[in-house]
Amino acid sequence: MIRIAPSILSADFAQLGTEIKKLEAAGADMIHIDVMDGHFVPNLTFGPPVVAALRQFTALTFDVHLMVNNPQDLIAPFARAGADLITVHAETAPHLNRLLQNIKETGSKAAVALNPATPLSMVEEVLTEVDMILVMSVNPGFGGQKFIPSVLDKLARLRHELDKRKLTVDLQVDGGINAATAPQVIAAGANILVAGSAVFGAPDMKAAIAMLRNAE
Ligand SMILES: O=C(CO)[C@H](O)[C@H](O)COP(=O)(O)O
Repeated sequence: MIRIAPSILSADFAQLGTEIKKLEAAGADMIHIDVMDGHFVPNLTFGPPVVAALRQFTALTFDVHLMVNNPQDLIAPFARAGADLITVHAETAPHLNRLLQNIKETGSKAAVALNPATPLSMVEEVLTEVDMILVMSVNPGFGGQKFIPSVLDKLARLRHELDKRKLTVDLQVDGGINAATAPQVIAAGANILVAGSAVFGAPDMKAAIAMLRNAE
């Protein structure tokens, strides 16, 4: 079952509540919220007060992707703001087990993200601790970038490993997902597709979400 997580990075920031309502009506399965700190990535986006303000607009899962240095400082504030799933980057977390435990203690689901050049070995030892792995298919920081094809092999290797170990872990992919790349990432084993431009840039958001979901 493929799930679509539109990224509000591509939404109209002056109308975020309305944009989330539109995503819900268009059939989004979850709302992907890209948190950037201007350090781990060269951009700034949303803090916990924004997420708390948006919580009233939908009951859909808030999938909060922390592209920040020092994620440990932001886990509790984002959980209190209404995050249902919190993703931290392996590149930012020398004590990954502790961080995942901290996330779970808040009641949120816990996930780890890998930049395109980061090897799978960075998460090998925590596969039993996570609800989801996010494989980035662009270098994080901006929407509208070109998909990096080498990520397909990485997705396939990770899906193989999860299946071999009989682990029920979602495999999310983020960056450059569109009509051309969605069938490829699904074939490689991804089951949650994050999409910004392909959803918000489409003339019909509902059709775009359905197209991505059925892109096999
Ligand atoms: O994490 C992100 C950028 O850091 C975005 O979620 C991602 O790039 C989605 O945008 P698009 O679908 O336009 O590539």
